[in-house]
Amino acid sequence: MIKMNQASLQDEKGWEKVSVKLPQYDVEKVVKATHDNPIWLHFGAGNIFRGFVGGLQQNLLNQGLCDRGIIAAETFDYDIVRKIYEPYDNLTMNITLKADGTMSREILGSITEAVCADSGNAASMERLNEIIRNPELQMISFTITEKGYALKAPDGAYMPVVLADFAAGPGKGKHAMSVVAGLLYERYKAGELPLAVVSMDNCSHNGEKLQNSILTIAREWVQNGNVERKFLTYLEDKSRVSFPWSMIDKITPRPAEVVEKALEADEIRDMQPIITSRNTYIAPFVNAEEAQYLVIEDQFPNGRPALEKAGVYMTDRDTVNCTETMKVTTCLNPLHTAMSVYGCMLGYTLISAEMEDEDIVNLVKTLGYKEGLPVVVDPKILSPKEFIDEVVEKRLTNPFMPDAPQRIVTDTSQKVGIRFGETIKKYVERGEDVKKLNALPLALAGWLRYLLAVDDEGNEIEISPDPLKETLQKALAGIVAGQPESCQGQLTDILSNAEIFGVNLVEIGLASKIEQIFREELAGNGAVRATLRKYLNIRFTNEQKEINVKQSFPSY
Ligand SMILES: NC(=O)c1ccc[n+]([C@@H]2O[C@H](COP(=O)([O-])OP(=O)(O)OC[C@H]3O[C@@H](n4cnc5c(N)ncnc54)[C@H](O)[C@@H]3O)[C@@H](O)[C@H]2O)c1
Ligand SMILES: O=P(O)(O)OC[C@@H](O)[C@@H](O)[C@H](O)[C@H](O)CO
Repeated sequence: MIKMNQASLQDEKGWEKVSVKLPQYDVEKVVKATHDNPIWLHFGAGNIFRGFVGGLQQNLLNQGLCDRGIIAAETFDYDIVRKIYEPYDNLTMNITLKADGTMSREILGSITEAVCADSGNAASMERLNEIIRNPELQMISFTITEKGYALKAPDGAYMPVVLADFAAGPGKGKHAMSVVAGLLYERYKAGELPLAVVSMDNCSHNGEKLQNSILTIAREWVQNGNVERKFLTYLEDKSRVSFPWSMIDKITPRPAEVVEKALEADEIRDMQPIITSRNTYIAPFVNAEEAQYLVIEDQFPNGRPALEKAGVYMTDRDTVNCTETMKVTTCLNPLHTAMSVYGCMLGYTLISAEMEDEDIVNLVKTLGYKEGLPVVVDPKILSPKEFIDEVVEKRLTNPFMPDAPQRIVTDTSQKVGIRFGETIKKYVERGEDVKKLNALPLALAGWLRYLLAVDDEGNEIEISPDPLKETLQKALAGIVAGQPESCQGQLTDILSNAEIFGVNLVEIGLASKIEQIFREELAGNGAVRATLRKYLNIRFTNEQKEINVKQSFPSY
């Protein structure tokens, strides 16, 4: 039996026997150097950070192109640090699930420390202050989910926690954005030191979103007399504090039992996943696909690791924006969300299994090739057509990826505006009739139908966590699956909420089609599938794919 920790890294033969690659550098030395002189602090100690971002830094450390690792900070779910980082000396087992069925295993030592950013814990906060004051610190980065940046509730009012943070001032904040604004104030006081503040979350214009939230908090603090106005000048000066935009892509499912069992079979100890009290699905290992893309705006006022040597595209803002728009609004995430809401209703628990269902494949292809591609902006560094081909033909179909629609539908209310709203807006801007769209309204109607928590066989299903779950289910009250007549105008208010959909769907004339689809999906057992078939009566073969796209949307 072997257990992943600092001591067992010495047992090279033991790890070789179970096909686990080890860091090619002196981990203890890197841990100490990073502790004493940090260059990179990351917020959101979850799966994609550990596997993807941690993997990039390990690559640089292995190549001898860097001598320090990354420090993880957690503002939201302290169990991650206590149960998954500390017992394994902050090491991660990174598992790559390849499409040919092979699995590669590597221990990452590049994440060297984990700190709970808990304003109630003086020692942790002092450690974070020490890190942020380090003149050599180059960046703080984030994978805290879309909702981590939001200061307001969907009704447009500031959340109570944010109002409390406005009043409390720096160092006492509870919301992730207030914690970070407080730390930036420390760096300002330490000599207005330069820093890049980099969001790596899946939200459009992620850097701008992060910047707006930090600036809003700082302005409130200035107004309340908590901080001096010059702090705001510091934050607004991009030669000192930059908020680069980024696009991140690597399908990183929740830790899977099949991987746990494979590790157990090789007598690797204590690798069980946990679900924390804050609903993070996490394990000592991270499992993910092989494909990965990271594109970052190259604005780093205090320098940066040579990320391009680890395969990261370092580029200008426009290119990031186009790649991000391509991925998040057209070529990957909309397909993911649409197939997942339908997958949950059609009884699937595996994405690759859904890709054997002709109706779901039709939905995915219509959404991507027919309704998305015609309005996508070509980022040039990646071809949208090739990107979507890879997603549809290689990535979603990988039978060894244990990804579940139930993971992907988490927080859908936070994502529909970006994943579907942006494309709908483009049709509106072009003056095209949005009623000719089928997959986009199907995706939105399907999501509302999913929220009724009844599958296509009439069985109850569990709805994945979502900050608007209760509000939306309340708004849908009275609607009963199997009774189309129970839908009596309840959708109008929801569909006119531009905060959710990115656009007022009633105003642009798409709400009636969504409501019609939704009602048809209420018609009884099997109605969800029948409705999908009705609206997607186009069949794609490889040869037809191009022809269909060109014929239906000549602008493509
Ligand atoms: N998993 C993927 O396939 C993938 C791929 C590309 C991008 N991403 C981006 O990364 C994000 C995280 O994905 P993950 O797989 O690491 O998820 P995860 O569940 O493993 O981790 C989520 C992290 O966000 C933190 N968090 C959650 N809600 C928060 C809040 N309100 N405030 C502050 N922190 C909060 C959690 O504590 C945790 O550290 C996604 O939301 C997405 O934006 C994920
Ligand atoms: O991570 P989320 O919750 O924003 O979205 C769920 C998935 O669509 C997403 O994680 C994808 O797997 C990822 O965007 C692929 O790069």
